Amino acid sequence: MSEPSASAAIVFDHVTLRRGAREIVRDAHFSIPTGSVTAVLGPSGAGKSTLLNAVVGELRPASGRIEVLGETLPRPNVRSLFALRKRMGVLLQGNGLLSDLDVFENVALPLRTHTDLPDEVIAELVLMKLHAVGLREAAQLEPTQLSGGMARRVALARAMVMDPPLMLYDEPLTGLDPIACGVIVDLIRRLNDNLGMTSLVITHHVHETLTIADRVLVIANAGIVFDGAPDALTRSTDPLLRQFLDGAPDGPIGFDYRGSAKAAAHG
Ligand SMILES: Nc1ncnc2c1ncn2[C@@H]1O[C@H](COP(=O)(O)OP(=O)(O)OP(=O)(O)O)[C@@H](O)[C@H]1O
Repeated sequence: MSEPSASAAIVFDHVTLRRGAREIVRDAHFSIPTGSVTAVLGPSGAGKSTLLNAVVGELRPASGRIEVLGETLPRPNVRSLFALRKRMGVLLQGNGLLSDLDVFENVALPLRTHTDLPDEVIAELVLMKLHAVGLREAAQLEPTQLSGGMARRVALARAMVMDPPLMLYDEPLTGLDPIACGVIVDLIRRLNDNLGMTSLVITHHVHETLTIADRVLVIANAGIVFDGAPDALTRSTDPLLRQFLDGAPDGPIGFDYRGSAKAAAHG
């Protein structure tokens, strides 16, 4: 396991996350280096979204310490949490585009909400971000005129229009065909590098994401069961990791819902 480092964008220092009485992730201890693309993988229900909830400050750790962009969570008040949240771009599973606004206005929304920038500066920033995702020419289209892959790219442009140092992706490939998946993973990598961001990609699309990730965390059985480079993961002979990578139905990862994640880990 990598030791948490001071130059990291995200630090989990022996963090345990609970949902009610259920322990979802136990004693997670890792850091996400600034500038990296990190994939968070794991079977359904393992706790990937729960981890994301903790990073954005929606879920307090039951124990341990979380640090995001140099700030310790939980923040002392709502104002400082909002200030931190403005420095994170989040791309959620549903694209969340507003159907009564065109592409341009959807991307402009965070700038109009959070800044007093004049219209011409907003236009420049929006068109720059649409250009970055290859959709400058689509600025005047309505969301209903977009393919699934295009809509995802517009949502991506909107998520990063405030130039966040940290981008968080929750299942960015869900519902996309293989070509659109390739476009999105390529964009995640290129935008991360060109705009100097750090990216955390939560996904169950293992093989597509490994091609662009610097490192991988695998969550299963209520813990971080792998933290390392993608090629070390694909070479692993660990039965639990193999079951996950090969999509095998039988093995150390159960698919039954357990009332207590602790029971799942020891059962
Ligand atoms: N708000 C909540 N309240 C109570 N339990 C929850 C809540 N959200 C998630 N859980 C439980 O926490 C566990 C982890 O869920 P989570 O959504 O983090 O998993 P995941 O790895 O993101 O799954 P998937 O890949 O299917 O989205 C699940 O067993 C789920 O039932």
